[in-house]
Amino acid sequence: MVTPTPALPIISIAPYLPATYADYSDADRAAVAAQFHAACRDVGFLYLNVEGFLLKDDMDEVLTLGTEFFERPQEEKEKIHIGSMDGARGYQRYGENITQGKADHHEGLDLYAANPYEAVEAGAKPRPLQGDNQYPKTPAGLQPALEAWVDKMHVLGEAVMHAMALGLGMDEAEWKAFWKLSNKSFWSMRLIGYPPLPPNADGRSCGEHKDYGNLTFLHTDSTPDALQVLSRSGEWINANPVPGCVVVNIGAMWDKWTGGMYPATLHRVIHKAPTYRVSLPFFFEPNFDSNITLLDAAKRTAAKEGIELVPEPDVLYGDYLLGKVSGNFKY
Ligand SMILES: N=C(N)NCCCC[C@H](N)C(=O)O
Ligand SMILES: O=C(O)CCC(=O)C(=O)O
Ligand SMILES: [Fe+2]
Repeated sequence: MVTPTPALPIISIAPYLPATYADYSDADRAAVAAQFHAACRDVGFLYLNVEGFLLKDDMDEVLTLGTEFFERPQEEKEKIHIGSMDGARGYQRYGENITQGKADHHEGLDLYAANPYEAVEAGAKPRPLQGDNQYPKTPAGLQPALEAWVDKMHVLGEAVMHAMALGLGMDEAEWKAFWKLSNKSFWSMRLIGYPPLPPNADGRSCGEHKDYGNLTFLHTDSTPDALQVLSRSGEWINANPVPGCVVVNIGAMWDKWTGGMYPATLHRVIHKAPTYRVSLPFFFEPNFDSNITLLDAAKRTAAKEGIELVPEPDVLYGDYLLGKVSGNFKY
């Protein structure tokens, strides 16, 4: 059974955004931080109200341009195939993304922060996550719209990380130190196109998984009943789009930072309606070389709230990501 209506919290981020920060008091920010703490601890998914920060026209335009890209001839899309770069940056065909060993029913364009290594040697094949992003040439407006989106998502990323840090019980000095782990975010972004699942197929548009980093900001078209999230009581809930909001979910790095107090939530996409669905998840991640270790603030808050933490071994974010990306494609 899938619960038909979203039972997820809606949080307004305006008190933490640079353009509106001064309009709010520290008490307002503490209230928002407390909302994040409850949502991350108890639910794992939330809606972020971004009205006034993201304009409806821009939100619509980036998906319209994305749809136009997916409508281009297959051979044109394949000119920027991931196989002609590092195996991760670029276009992937329908069925090439693998989740839990099974092909997903979607096509996509994957983008990442700049190459974290030395430049690719002339004539050499880029290693995974090395090299450059491959942007479509047509429609011409898509690359600038995606680049503008990435800039906006960085502003949102810092604001939400700040609110979550305070919600976890950090003071401003601790937050400043903590921010250094994500201030050169090895971000990632996917433009995903989902044809309807074949009738009577029990396949997955995107199989169940957890996201890899800090936070995901998901913008989708208005298609309902596609994205599902696993509630703490073990039911799949439809996280349907809410106008003026992006869906936020917690990734594996916050799970590690908090010893499981903010668990990364399982989610999946099952899109059966007879329309072509387009989504744009932006993954706000730590720096490539950040070491992720249990936070003191998590230990303090857990002790105060009587929560038992389950610490995990430290990881370097870049190593963790490479481990995931290397298993993601079959082509
Ligand atoms: N960058 C992120 N988080 N991407 C999530 C992709 C999820 C599907 C992927 N095949 C997997 O198995 O993880
Ligand atoms: O398309 C969606 O709604 C979600 C996609 C997703 O979960 C992902 O790419 O990590
Ligand atoms: Fe995801």
